[in-house]
Amino acid sequence: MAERAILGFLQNNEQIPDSGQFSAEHNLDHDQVKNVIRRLQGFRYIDAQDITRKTWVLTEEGKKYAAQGSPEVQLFLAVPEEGSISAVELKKKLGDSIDSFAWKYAKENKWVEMEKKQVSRKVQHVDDVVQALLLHIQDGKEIDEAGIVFLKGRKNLIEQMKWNGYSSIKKGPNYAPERKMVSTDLTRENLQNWKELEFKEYNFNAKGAPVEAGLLHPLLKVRKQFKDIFVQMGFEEMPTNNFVESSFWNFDALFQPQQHPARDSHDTFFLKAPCTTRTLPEDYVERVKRVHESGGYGSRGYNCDWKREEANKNLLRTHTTAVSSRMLHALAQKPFVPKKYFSIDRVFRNEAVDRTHLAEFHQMEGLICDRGLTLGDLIGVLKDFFSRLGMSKLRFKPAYNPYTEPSMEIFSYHEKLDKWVEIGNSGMFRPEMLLPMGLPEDVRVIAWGLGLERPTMILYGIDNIRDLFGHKVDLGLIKRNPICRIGI
Ligand SMILES: N[C@@H](Cc1ccccc1)C(=O)O
Repeated sequence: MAERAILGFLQNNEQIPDSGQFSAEHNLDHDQVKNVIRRLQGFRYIDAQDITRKTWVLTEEGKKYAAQGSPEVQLFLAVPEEGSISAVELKKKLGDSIDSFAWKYAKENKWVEMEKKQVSRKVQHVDDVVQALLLHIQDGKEIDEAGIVFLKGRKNLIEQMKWNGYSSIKKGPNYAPERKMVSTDLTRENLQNWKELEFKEYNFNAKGAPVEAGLLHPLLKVRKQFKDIFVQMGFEEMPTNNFVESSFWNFDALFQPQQHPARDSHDTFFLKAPCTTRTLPEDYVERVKRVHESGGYGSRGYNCDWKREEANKNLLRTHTTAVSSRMLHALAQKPFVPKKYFSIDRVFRNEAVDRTHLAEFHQMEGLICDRGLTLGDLIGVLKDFFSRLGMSKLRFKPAYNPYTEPSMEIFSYHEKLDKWVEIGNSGMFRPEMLLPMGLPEDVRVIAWGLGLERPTMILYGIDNIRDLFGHKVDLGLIKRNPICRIGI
């Protein structure tokens, strides 16, 4: 309706000087008129100037008087044309809606007088100037300065407001008395009738609709990066899909004594159901039992009882080295071929959760088995692996693992933090682990395990592990985080 009014008006008139005035004169809502002007301007049907100015509007009280008349006039009308009315009666008649100013103004204007508490008229006709001025303002019409001063002199009837609208609204280059509907889509029908239709022009500045797509979690992104490096270096991925493992493969096969503190429920999550494993390779179990109890293969063993029940207990794997022990055992069942294996997957530890520890995290595991490998090979492979990640300063510190000898902790120099940080653990698997499996005596296995979260946090400046992993991760992080936007 507003659109037709504006375009129609401009057909016969040079311009619309003011959108507010136009709205009032045509009984249109000014906000709606403004929207239409904005739209028509977009289509270049019209040109218009934005304007802001201060304007007077009615307060709640002002609106009341505009509707009912000023209080002094209401008072005047309540007094009979002839005779008089008692002040008490008059008050009753007017009720609470009229304040004490009504009497003051009616008396000042010499409209009424009071004698012996009886009120009578002094004139027979009065004009309600206040109401007339208020109605003018309500209709959006201009009133002169004197009128404003007069109303402002009265209590709280009008207030100033910022007003915005349009001025000098004129025909634009695309003006037509009626807006043609333009086609916006290249549908089959539109293309068939393209000659009759007018198409909306392309807006090359418009933003495209955001594309909603699946995004990788930062950890998965970094996992992919590590995976690629392993693959480039000729490693094969080990199958890591079972989180539940038996103590046998997680500990015993790795020559980890049954009394080792890591096998306590304070450190490891044991399963309630099923609480024990169903099958183990019996002949191998026998050899593992023997190496623990009395040694062999040049070892003295631990010289204490080895219990099958302890080995049968199911747990959530505490390291991916459990996967390596299964893989190496499987490898030993066939004629030996050298292998390079890796895995990146979840492990679980019964840890107190804090800013840098979670009860579950990811480990990257790598191993190479071949004849003639030395500690020098291990150091060389690790240097190669980390330099591909841009971490070329490495240091190794002697360490202890039940399943490796020698063992080394790996430290990397962190440029931003300006200090050496521990990033992993490594070593050469012990003969007590490899020989019971059936691997040839001259085969050596070099291996290492690294956390995935620690380097991810260091690389991307995340200081709370719970922001990276677990139920508190904000999905927004996945959408916004730059690690997630680099292509994969
Ligand atoms: N399993 C060790 C890492 C490791 C793997 C292989 C050899 C030596 C160490 C850990 O969890 O920290």
